[in-house]
Amino acid sequence: MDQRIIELTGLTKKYGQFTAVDHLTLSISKGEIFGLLGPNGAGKSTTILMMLGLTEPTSGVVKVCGKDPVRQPVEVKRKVGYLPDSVGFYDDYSGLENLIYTAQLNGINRTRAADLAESLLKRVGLSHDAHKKAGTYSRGMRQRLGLADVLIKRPEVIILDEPTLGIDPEGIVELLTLIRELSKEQGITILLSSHHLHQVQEVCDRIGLFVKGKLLAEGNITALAQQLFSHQPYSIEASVVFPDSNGMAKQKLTDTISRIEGVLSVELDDNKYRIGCSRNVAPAIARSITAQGADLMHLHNVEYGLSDIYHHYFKETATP
Ligand SMILES: Nc1ncnc2c1ncn2[C@@H]1O[C@H](COP(=O)(O)OP(=O)(O)OP(=O)(O)O)[C@@H](O)[C@H]1O
Repeated sequence: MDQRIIELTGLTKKYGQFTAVDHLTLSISKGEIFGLLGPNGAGKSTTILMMLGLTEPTSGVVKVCGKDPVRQPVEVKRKVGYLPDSVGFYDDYSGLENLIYTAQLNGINRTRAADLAESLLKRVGLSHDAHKKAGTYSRGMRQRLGLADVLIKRPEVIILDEPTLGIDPEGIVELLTLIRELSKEQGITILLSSHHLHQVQEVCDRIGLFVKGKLLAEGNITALAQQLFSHQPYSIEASVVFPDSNGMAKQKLTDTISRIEGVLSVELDDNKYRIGCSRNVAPAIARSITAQGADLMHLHNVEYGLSDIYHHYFKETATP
């Protein structure tokens, strides 16, 4: 049965006149890995702070594991593990000692804490570094220790805010794989906030695209693309070669294609036209190209996908 673990209804946060999160309604099911995706300043961290009970919503309702983080902050903290972009540890303590300390804070006795800490260090691939001081750990190692630190209290939900920030590409793949395995093995619900579209796509079951405080669309990448580009459901790509290549001819063809009924947008990248349309106008596009004396090398309908979402919403703010 679908068990909703996180439920946000009309959630809004205002800072003075500025609305950081605007009527966000979203539910996440048990065991799901949900990616909260959005460019800088979209309101992702503010949403997380409200889920953790660290800032109060201006209006709307947050429920995490059936609890209200504002009224029942202790209950929520018990069930939710939070991994920020940079985790604080006691740098003079070893990785193992840090974990034992956290376990004891969560009411676990020393012997059990040591056993648990050792098995978690093994799980996150830090067994060999267990006795090294946390202060000597690399960023990737600190994030893995952070994950073990979160897991030691056996959370039902883990919230990760930009967990891969500053980690090298290999470390990112390792960390994301680990997160996915943990979720699937233990049925933990994961909310991962990021502005790295490609990383989120790799690990998440479902994604919500958040821009300027609003949830624009949700679903997997295909569903997301369909929702975001529903106003221009057809995308046609045409590779064109001009016999006497000059900028004027390219611009003239762009203008001609733009005037075709049903064409909503035309983008030119080198010799490739990307044309957004309300219906399939491929024959008319082909005629325009040849009528202008250009060679049509290739013409096909393309499905909207990751690169379109990336191009429209993330180009200026994210690194793929
Ligand atoms: N305490 C605050 N006072 C005023 N404005 C704030 C405060 N906290 C956040 N904001 C504003 O709210 C908006 C959303 O910020 P938030 O940190 O939630 O975005 P984000 O999606 O997490 O961005 P990033 O990816 O850069 O971390 C931003 O415009 C930010 O400047």
